[in-house]
Amino acid sequence: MSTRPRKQIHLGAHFPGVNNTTVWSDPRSGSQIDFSSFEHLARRAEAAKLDFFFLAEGLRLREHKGRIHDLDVVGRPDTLPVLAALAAVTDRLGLAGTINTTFNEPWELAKQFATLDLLSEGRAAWNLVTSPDAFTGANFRRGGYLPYAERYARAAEVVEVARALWDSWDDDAVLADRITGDFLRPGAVRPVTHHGTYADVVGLFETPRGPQGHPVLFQAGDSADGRDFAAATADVVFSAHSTFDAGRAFYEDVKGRLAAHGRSRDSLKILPATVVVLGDTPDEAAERAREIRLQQVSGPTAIAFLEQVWGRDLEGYDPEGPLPDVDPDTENLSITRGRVRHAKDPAAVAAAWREQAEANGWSIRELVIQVTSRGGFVGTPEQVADDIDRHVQEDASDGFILVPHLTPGGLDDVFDRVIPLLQERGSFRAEYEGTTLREHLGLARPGAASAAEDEPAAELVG
Ligand SMILES: Cc1cc2nc3c(=O)[nH]c(=O)nc-3n(C[C@H](O)[C@H](O)[C@H](O)COP(=O)(O)O)c2cc1C
Repeated sequence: MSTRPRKQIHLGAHFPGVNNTTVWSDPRSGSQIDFSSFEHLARRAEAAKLDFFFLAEGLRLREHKGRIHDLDVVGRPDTLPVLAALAAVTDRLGLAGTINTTFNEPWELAKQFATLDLLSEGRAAWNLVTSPDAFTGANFRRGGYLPYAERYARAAEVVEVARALWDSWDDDAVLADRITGDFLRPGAVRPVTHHGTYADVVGLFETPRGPQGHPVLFQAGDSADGRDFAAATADVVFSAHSTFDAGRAFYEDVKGRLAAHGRSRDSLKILPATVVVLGDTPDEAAERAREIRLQQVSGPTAIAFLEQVWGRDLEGYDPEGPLPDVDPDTENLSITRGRVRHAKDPAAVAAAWREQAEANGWSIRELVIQVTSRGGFVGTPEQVADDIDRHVQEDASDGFILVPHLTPGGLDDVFDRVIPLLQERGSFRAEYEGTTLREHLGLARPGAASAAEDEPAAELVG
């Protein structure tokens, strides 16, 4: 038996996204735009003592066969104003926003996140994503200007500059001394000079250091480069590996990369996305999970999904019938744009799926339901609490980002029925102990770069 103390679970509440996990057609589903929806989820998450609220980002509307893909929810407001507004209606909940490092300038990002950290009194987090594709890039003035291989090189430099800017103000820079007339402590705000590959920044930063020093940095991206970037840079990894075995493998892999960067295993938290479906009995939960999957994968959604892999118009096929007998058009990779889900070898994927569907007697829709299922926790509240706790205690994760299928009340039953059980067993806080997100997550606060007296500029050449 291990004598290790019980690990504390960390939980985030993901606002429903613009993909088919979110069931907008359900009569209980509300607006994805109204502030009241964001407020509902944030207030409920805070009442349940969750670590943070989480917003994903998409930079261009998805298109399928040249049209807006509106089988899913379409359109969402900008991340940072939403989080700033939530700062005013919550007190302790962390506020995590996904903002890509490809299409923004480090100066703007550093200023925006420092501001969110100040407004929220230390609750800001930045989920760093890299979106280098030309389709997304076409929305921006410079178009698709970043080769895929450079996405993390740019991300690393953006973070390096942002950190230098945050550290260019000492924590106690503001004196506001009415007697001497000094507003700033001399030398407490230093110029930053950075001449790099992706950023060229020379100047004095105008935003004081936030209560956390640096906002908490999340990373989402699964490649080896992405994992190395996380190990070098991030405080939290948002992963897609929520099943027990995949979770453990990912956990070991990423935590194993930390030592090379001189970091301890505790300094990086791994939080996979997951869904929870509850029932009073295991059978009832399984039945509800099945109903939700059927809502998420309608007939037209199943056909559209297949079209992404086949690269062909499959509209004439019956979603309740067998898989297409035509082979994928391997040349046509742009039938769907703005999604990250393209099969690497469509012919091989199609062959494997046909084989699976035939062996199990699956229709197109059933096949899509099966291949897009990512597990999650389905059961009674007691079973789900047990399972979540087991994943964390046995190092398949440090917690989860809970993804609801309904806007905005999709996590209400988890807050009401599962969180109290986790609290009873001592695995999840019953009250917030700290005030900042770093404190909730058990992360150290970065100290400011020391103000060397006759060294006025923090010089960085990346
Ligand atoms: C769990 C997860 C969530 C992600 N969320 C977003 C997102 O909200 N917005 C976005 O633009 N990219 C998102 N990404 C994409 C990544 O930032 C990245 O661009 C992509 O995974 C390619 O990088 P990789 O090759 O390292 O995986 C997400 C990736 C993962 C694994």
